[in-house]
Amino acid sequence: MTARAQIGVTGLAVMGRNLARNFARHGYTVAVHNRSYAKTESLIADHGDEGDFVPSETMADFVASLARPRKVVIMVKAGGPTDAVIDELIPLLDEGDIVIDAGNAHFPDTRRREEALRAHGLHFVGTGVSGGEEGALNGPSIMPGGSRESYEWLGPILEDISAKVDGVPCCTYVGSDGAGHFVKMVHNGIEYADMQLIAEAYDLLKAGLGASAQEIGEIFAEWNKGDLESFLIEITADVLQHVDAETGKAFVDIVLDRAEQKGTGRWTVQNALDLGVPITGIAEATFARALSGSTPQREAGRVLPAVAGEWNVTDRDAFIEDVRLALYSSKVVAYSQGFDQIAAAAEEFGWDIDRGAMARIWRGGCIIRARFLNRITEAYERNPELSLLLADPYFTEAVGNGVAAWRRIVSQAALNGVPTPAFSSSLAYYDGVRAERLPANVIQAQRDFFGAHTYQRVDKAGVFHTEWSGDRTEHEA
Ligand SMILES: NC(=O)C1=CN([C@@H]2O[C@H](COP(=O)(O)OP(=O)(O)OC[C@H]3O[C@@H](n4cnc5c(N)ncnc54)[C@H](OP(=O)(O)O)[C@@H]3O)[C@@H](O)[C@H]2O)C=CC1
Ligand SMILES: O=C(CO)[C@H](O)[C@H](O)COP(=O)(O)O
Repeated sequence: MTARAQIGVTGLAVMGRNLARNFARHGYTVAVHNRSYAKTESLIADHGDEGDFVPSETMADFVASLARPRKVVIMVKAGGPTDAVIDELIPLLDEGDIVIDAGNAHFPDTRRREEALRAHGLHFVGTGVSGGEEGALNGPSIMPGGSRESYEWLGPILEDISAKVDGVPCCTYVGSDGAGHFVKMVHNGIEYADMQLIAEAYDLLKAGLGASAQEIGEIFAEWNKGDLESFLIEITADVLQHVDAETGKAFVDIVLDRAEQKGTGRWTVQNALDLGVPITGIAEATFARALSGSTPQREAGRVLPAVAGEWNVTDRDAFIEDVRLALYSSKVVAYSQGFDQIAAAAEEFGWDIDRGAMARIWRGGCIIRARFLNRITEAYERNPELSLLLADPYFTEAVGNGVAAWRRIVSQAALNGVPTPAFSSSLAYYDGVRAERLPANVIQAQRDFFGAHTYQRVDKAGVFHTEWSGDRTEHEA
């Protein structure tokens, strides 16, 4: 076996197969392998003419077909299957070889694997890949972590096959060990928030205007020509206008209202709780999926009284514009919170993550690609240390222009009994973060009362406790 392949892909389901084709179409010689050989055979039978593939039935032959330093992309199910493949690879590799896990791994697993492979003299690159199967084939957004040295070898190839926006690759080095998978996890959390916000906008237009899916699809298609232009708005417009062939009804009207999840949104929220970062939009979006699947509770909840009377919007165009502005503002909050989480994790794990660069590589290829990511990149270019995206002058003005509409929509939704967890929590965050004074003073007083947990004062330095059950004197703790 001649070791001539420049890169290898093991795991040839939808993602791995298309990534391998993408490498081949860019002129790389690609070694391909899958646990069950049938997928390898079908890749070669269907697409072997697209480039130079080197198929192998065994992992040993696959590794032997790769030129040194070997670059092996693992694209299998996250968790145990990824560990199984790594364990099979380790004895076959040599010092300096690079193992790339491009699946949706949980970042603590990536940190653990990176440390273990480093001990064997191997580079381990946990990389986020977004864009689904179409992106994998035609150019995904790629978020590689691991050592900088490995990026010297790998970066040019990954940048080559990534999506390009204005000629700029949607791939850059993110940071050491698990940084790449962390950023992909937050990307998916923002994806959850974005999807929930769009779903709430749909629900509001349906409830407020009695609009059909087709009409709402047309509204979304119109929105996609402005500031809200994004992949998710575009596909939602398409999905809403799709008709079910069997019933002739709008497709969304026959789809069960129970949203599933594979886990990346949940991981994002769990990590935010650990870091103490309020990512309320993402959390509400994740819980909204959970509520949609809470069948016994939803069945029991049907007895709860509904709002009396019909929601009667009088000015259709003004209402649509209000929903658009509320959606835009809520979306900025979701991104602002996601970038806060990235900053907090960078601090916690010692990653040097350039948030502007993350926004730049999300402009194309990925599920959350959107026109306004250009504005986020610019905001972090203006101030790389920006502590609140909402406080960047561009976003302060853009969200400020929509805040009255946002308030109208959230209050009307509440008055008419339409659940808008992501719209409402985003507005509550906006009001919370801009408040001169929050009611946390009352919480601190309560904590000191029942548990002697102490408090600080606004008028002097120090930590204090009041003798609540005694003479109520205060002393420094
Ligand atoms: N689908 C998507 O849109 C996206 C997926 N991802 C991530 O990419 C990765 C691949 O996703 P996808 O292409 O959808 O495929 P799946 O997640 O469905 O995984 C199927 C692949 O995993 C292999 N596999 C499963 N168990 C083992 C094992 N124990 N040992 C070796 N191989 C195993 C299968 O081999 P076999 O054929 O032999 O069963 C097959 O090649 C996942 O981590 C996923 O989370 C990332 C972005 C988008
Ligand atoms: O990573 C992705 C895109 O970026 C996947 O599409 C993701 O798996 C979707 O997540 P979920 O199934 O939880 O909605």
